[in-house]
Amino acid sequence: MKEQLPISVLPVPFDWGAGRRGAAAGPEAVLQAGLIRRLQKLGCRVQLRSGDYLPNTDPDRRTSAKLKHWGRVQAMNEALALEAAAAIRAGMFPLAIGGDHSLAIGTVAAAAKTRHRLGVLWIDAHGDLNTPQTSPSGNIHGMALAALLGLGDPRFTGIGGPGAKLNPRHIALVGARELDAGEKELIRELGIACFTMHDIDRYGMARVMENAIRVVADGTDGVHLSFDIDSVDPGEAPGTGTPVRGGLNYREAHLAMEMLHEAAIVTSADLVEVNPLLDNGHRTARLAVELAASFVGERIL
Ligand SMILES: NC(=[NH2+])NCCC[C@H](N)C(=O)O
Ligand SMILES: [Mn+2]
Ligand SMILES: [Mn+2]
Repeated sequence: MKEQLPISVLPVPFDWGAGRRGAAAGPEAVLQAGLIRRLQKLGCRVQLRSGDYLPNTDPDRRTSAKLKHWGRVQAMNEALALEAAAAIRAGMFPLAIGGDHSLAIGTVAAAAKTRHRLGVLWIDAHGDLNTPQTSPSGNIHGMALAALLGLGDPRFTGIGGPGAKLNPRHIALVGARELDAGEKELIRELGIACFTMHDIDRYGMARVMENAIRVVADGTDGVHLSFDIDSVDPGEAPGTGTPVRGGLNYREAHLAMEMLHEAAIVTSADLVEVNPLLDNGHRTARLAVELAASFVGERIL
């Protein structure tokens, strides 16, 4: 985190951007695993926002094959963007707890309102760079980063105002190991820095994170961390909707968080895709809390 700003924890009990249900129970599981007390113990001032800023999207049935449940996803993100922007205006650090990854459309749009050259570090097994045209699933959580680049449907590129919120030069992906054809094309075309699992195997997490931090911090006026728990290997983090083998090991994930703490560049963050229905006990929710602790400065010695 950049300075020791008070943290506004924004629970987002929502999973209509994903292909399977359950991530909506993620915030409750992460809170039950002791998130708030862990952060407080580390000296953070923490305010837990109740979920009542989110509209009840249950009656909203607007959907289409290429943008599944778009009505609900849009309504959630509009409300979340307002709430995150209010937290930023109040001098707080917004930490959104998901919920599926579509919520980053709202949080990043909010951060980009005050930080006009926002860097984004997207730690994820996936690129989330599909458009409705390239998506193999129609699930909007796989389109979040593309929408923030101004690509895809105006219902989502227009959250928090029309057009692109990010410059592709200020984005780094870390942990990628399952990219769809259209995503690969986009990464090449836009020159997005993508540090894959292959790079992590080859150069080590420390070197990869040094480079990723440079990409998101150089020439920017703030950095948003969007951490998808499926970046971590399913052996450690089984409770997630789209697990992919061959992910970050326990120490690599912690090292990333520790290095971000040291770099002191991050100004807003998401922790997403914890799905307690798929978890092995409370393993994944507990891991999420531990990683958050490393991010705010917990250290071994
Ligand atoms: N945030 C996530 N877990 N995204 C998974 C996306 C999977 C796949 N690429 C899709 O577009 O459907
Ligand atoms: Mn994701
Ligand atoms: Mn993912």
